[in-house]
Amino acid sequence: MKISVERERELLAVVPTDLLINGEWRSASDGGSLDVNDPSTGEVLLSIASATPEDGQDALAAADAAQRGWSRTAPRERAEILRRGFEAVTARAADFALLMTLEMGKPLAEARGEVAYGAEFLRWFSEETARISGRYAQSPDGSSRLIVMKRPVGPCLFITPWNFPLAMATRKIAPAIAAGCTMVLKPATLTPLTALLFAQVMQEAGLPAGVLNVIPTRKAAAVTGPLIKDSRLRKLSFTGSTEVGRRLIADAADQVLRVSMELGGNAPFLIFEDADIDRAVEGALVAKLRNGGEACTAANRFLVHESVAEQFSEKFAQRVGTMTVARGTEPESKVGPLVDEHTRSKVHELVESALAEGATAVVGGHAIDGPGYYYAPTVLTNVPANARILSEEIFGPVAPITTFVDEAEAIRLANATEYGLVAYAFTRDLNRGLRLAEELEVGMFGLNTGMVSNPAAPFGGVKQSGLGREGGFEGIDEYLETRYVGIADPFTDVV
Ligand SMILES: NC(=O)c1ccc[n+]([C@@H]2O[C@H](COP(=O)([O-])OP(=O)(O)OC[C@H]3O[C@@H](n4cnc5c(N)ncnc54)[C@H](O)[C@@H]3O)[C@@H](O)[C@H]2O)c1
Ligand SMILES: O=CCCC(=O)O
Repeated sequence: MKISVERERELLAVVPTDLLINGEWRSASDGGSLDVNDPSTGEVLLSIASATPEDGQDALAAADAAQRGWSRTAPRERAEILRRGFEAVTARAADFALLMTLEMGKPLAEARGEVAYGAEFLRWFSEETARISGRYAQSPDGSSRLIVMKRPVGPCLFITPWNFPLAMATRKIAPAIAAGCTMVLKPATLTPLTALLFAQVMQEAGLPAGVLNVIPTRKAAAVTGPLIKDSRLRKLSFTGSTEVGRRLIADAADQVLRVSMELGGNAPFLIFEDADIDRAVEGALVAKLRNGGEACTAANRFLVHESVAEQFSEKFAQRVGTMTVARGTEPESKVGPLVDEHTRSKVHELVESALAEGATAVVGGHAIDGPGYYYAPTVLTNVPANARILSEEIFGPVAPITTFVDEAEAIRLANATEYGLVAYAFTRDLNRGLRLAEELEVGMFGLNTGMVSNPAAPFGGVKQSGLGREGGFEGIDEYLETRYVGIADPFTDVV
């Protein structure tokens, strides 16, 4: 159904535009503001408060003050808040989806998918809350007893990206709430509206003041830098580019801060000679065009066995060429605009450099004229193995295809990157699939599927794609410290 302009205005009118600090909505201490743009036009959607370093300090002070009381709440109490949060986000799915489409550009159908994905972290971790546990043991020589317990890490700083404005926040906030941690969230400068609406929903779901503080800002480094060096902070969890993550890890070293890093990727998508090519095409469309290619998990390189390369390229390019590019609110939209001009120029620069290196654009290969940051879905064939586009994260709807001759070469090419987030492979040979699962240097592997993201699974990378895992049973451990208590043998006084 087409979304009316009135509906967009009505929604924007109810989105909070202030900072959330210690349970109160307030303007920036210097009255400063941040403009949020519509990527389909480049025009301003809404102006919101832009936090100053002083506001950042207030937010951390609030998180620190709330930490002790929050850590003492019963797990069931935290679980119920998360569960109410899940229900409230689900009930307002249409609002969250439209808001993400407006501020980030993705088609509404995809935005709805993100609402379900993002909300599921709340449900998953509401269920995990009651399962935090430890152990009691007798030491091997019988001279003492050991209690191992899990304690909340303490106040956390979360810095999130623009590409999944809801899910990248809930993937951190839900396990932190479950574990009993308080937090300061700095959402992406380009897409802070979803985070503000989410914070309001969590407040209504009963999250106490100070547990979640939200400080969008134009001055990310100036606001978060001092927090990372502040001894009240106990954990930094960042999702974003490897370049920024690397800098934040260095900053976090000063106080040996616990860090989780969900960084960039350069996912290989392998298609073997025994693959079901039609299924591989379906998987490739998801792996490449989900979120318009603006996903850390996006297939960045298609490595295809030389005997099926032509067949795959033809079928894939035919499908890519039929994708409707339109504003995300249009019912027919399959690919929305890129988030800003900077992102679009970088995508085009990589395409141009591939063409100069000998690649052929079978479809696309150009920006789309007119308002907004649209880029034509593109398939490039004959891409040389050393092309720049195969080594850098594209973050747009562009699929470079290159070939390999055998499994050993496929693995060598797939691993020839400093990234290690995810890889995909299509093959009918289960043993080959298992060999790939063991040999590929990645945190996640999709076998005969173009999608691995799942709140019940541990998401994360190796090499320069990051540290730590989000989601799954593992996700809550990022917010828990292990504490050991040694106790003297309780039988020493027994006669
Ligand atoms: N591995 C994952 O789970 C995952 C998920 C989503 C996105 N990503 C990665 O994120 C990148 C795209 O997102 P992006 O463009 O928002 O990334 P980015 O690194 O530019 O920004 C991420 C966040 O960091 C903030 N930031 C930027 N510079 C900062 C600084 N000096 N100090 C403090 N904060 C700073 C931004 O305002 C934003 O909130 C891609 O590389 C993508 O692969 C990774
Ligand atoms: O952009 C990276 C995150 C994508 C996801 O969680 O599926």
